Amino acid sequence: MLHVNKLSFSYSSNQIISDISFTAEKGAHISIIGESGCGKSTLLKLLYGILQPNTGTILWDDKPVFGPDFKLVPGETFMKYLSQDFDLMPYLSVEDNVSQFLSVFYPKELKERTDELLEMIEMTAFAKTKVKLLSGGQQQRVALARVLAQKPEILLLDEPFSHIDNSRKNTLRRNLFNYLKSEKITCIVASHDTHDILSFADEILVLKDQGIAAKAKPEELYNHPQKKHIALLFGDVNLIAISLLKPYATIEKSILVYPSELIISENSGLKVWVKNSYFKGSHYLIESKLNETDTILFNAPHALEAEKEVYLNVALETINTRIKD
Ligand SMILES: Nc1ncnc2c1ncn2[C@@H]1O[C@H](COP(=O)(O)OP(=O)(O)OP(=O)(O)O)[C@@H](O)[C@H]1O
Repeated sequence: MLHVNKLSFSYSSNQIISDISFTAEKGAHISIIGESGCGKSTLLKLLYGILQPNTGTILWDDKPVFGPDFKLVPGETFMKYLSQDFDLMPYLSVEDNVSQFLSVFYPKELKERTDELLEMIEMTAFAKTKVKLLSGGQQQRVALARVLAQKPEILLLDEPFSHIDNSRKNTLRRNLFNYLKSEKITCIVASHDTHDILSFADEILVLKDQGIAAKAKPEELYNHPQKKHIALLFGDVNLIAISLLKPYATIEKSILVYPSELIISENSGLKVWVKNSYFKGSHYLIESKLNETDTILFNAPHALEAEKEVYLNVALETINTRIKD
């Protein structure tokens, strides 16, 4: 189990992390999210021991992680870190990069393990290709296999699919995270990608203002986001006064409503005027105006004509859930 206890860190006088504590069970998948610059990469570097905390401790079971003030070469054998620069050997082939840390005394295992990892990252066809000839996305996949070959107990990933195109990303994401689960490898992933986060994380940790703004299961965080800045990490969201949705309500409160939760109605509900329709593949995102200043975003199965008057409703169940938040 990973124990992070009262961790604080600053770059010179710029405090990035203050008094952060959390734990991660063996085999757990924790996603770290937050606005750009909130300190996600910094936290991963602290966990790996590349940066020296000002205060606080990091323990994996009972083994401490030492920062650079106490260790000449940063990094622990039980932990691997995949940063945004991939740390590959450009003049070696893909398979040599992956197998570099495997024992040559067991050639059969070395070949089997290398083949298995190349298959997972869908790079078998490139086994003999020199890494320097690969695209950025292909190099990122090789870097993933390379850290996995070292059989870490805990894996720290910083934006692991940032260079990989959508067609590959989905399969790779499933292959990788299912593999980590089956091998009981704990992973801590810094990511902006809501698909990584919602489908695979056991828990999401939201960083804001140097601390942890929330730590919860994906369903809990998505359905009960508490704050608009948290909901916004999953995409667009509206903040709507309940009195506008249900004129008979006496409660003076606004609730967060995702565009997918607004239902178009024929003639009753929140009246808005369509401004723009944006094609999203499975639906259109409609930008509309509630009045001069307030914008409401909702989904529709097809594009709507500009200036068209539309009525919107929210299911009572959604309103009741959000009121309690
Ligand atoms: N080496 C450094 N020296 C000084 N300040 C730094 C250094 N690295 C990062 N910072 C600052 O620390 C803050 C946190 O950076 P960090 O890269 O951890 O954020 P992040 O949440 O990972 O951002 P992003 O989502 O954009 O990758 C930022 O304000 C950044 O400018």
